[in-house]
Amino acid sequence: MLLAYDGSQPEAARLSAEARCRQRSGSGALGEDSVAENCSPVQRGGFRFEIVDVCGMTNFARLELLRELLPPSRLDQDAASLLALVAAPCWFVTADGVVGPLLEPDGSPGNASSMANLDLLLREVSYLSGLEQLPGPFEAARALAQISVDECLMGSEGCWEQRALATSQLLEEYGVAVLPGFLGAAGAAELAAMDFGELLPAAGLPAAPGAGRGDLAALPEESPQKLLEGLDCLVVALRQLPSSLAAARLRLVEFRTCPMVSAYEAGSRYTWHLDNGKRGNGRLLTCVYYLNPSWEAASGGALRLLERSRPGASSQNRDASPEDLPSSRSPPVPRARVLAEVPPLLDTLVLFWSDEVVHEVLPPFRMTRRAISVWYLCPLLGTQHFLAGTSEPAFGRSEGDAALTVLSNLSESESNVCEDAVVWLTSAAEPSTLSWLINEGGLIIKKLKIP
Ligand SMILES: O=C(O)CCC(=O)C(=O)O
Ligand SMILES: [Fe+2]
Repeated sequence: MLLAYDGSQPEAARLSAEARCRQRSGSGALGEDSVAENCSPVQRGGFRFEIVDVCGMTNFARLELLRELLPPSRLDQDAASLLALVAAPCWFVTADGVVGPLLEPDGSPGNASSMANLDLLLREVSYLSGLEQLPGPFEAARALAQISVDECLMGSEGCWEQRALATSQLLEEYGVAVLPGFLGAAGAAELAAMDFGELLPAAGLPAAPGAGRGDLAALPEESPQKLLEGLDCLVVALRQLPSSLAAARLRLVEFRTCPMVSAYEAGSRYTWHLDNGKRGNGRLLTCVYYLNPSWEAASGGALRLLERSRPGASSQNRDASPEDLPSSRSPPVPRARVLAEVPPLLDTLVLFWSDEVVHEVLPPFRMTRRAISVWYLCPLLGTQHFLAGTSEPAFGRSEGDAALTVLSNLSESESNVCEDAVVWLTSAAEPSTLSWLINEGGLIIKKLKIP
């Protein structure tokens, strides 16, 4: 979420944090309960900002205060972000006028007396200061249309090849593809009605990525079979496309993660991150399928996707991973541009490259936002999910067959760069098939001297 001055109130934007604190607590112009209780100017990592505790203020008074801090254009345009900000008990306000919610490291709303979250706050401030947003609802709709597979292609039966072609073009151009109406009404209704059992704070799940997430999640006992079948069909069709970058990247994919169900309650969010920033957990292709009937833009909760940095450009979105937090001496994160914001509407599938596309989940307003996420795994991108036991074979294969297929498709140089994965795959493959591999000259097996 970003609510920033657009320059139309330069005199207000230039007020120092202290001056604004003094002004606000001194004047009481907004009435008794509208005076922010606690403002503490903070200087860190080249940023100066103040923390504003609005906990004791009514929503109306918070809105009044925002009206003071933000230009009218932002107040009109970004209703969902505004409402989520109103709901947060603490804000940060930078000297140049960026206003955002203060969060704890787990993504939950922060409180002004806790300084433990200063690094997260600093990261958030740098990110928000460098973020170039879509200018308005019209551009947002156009941006979404640009990265979406045509709904006509999604409607008809048996057209995986055409869908895959469109998906592959979008993945190549943007690193992202949005497929509305992925399963059709019946399949979607079936998934939306599934009971996935108890969900727990996601930060406790094995191999949970990055910090700054406030969702509840689970790896459910009952598998969303319809979705997995659809995803596997799409990935198979992608891999069969001639001279497609997606096909090339998916060549060694035989496993995916166990499906994860997530719920973001009103006000919770997942701050910006890459799903495989360090290329250690094996995730290659992120697939998120939404379960929320009749979701509107005003309900918040969009998946915000950032543009990939162009080769040679100095702005490096991919380096802006939360796993590489800026130290207090490092320069602010360079400008990043919003590619699109996807409302989490039932039956919408979003695909993107896990190691390339920075994204964040914006807080939903009032409603709970549900989704199922699956990541297709490539052994060249890490072993974490294989070792943690949170992977499963794709395409209806057995684990042994899937492992054997990966081993047989690995070139010698590839096997050299993923020895840990080769060890795991070798242990997962059937011993009889391994001796076949040796007999047929399977380089990898010989190289690792596995009997
Ligand atoms: O639910 C979404 O839209 C994305 C969630 C996400 O980014 C993640 O779980 O890594
Ligand atoms: Fe993610």
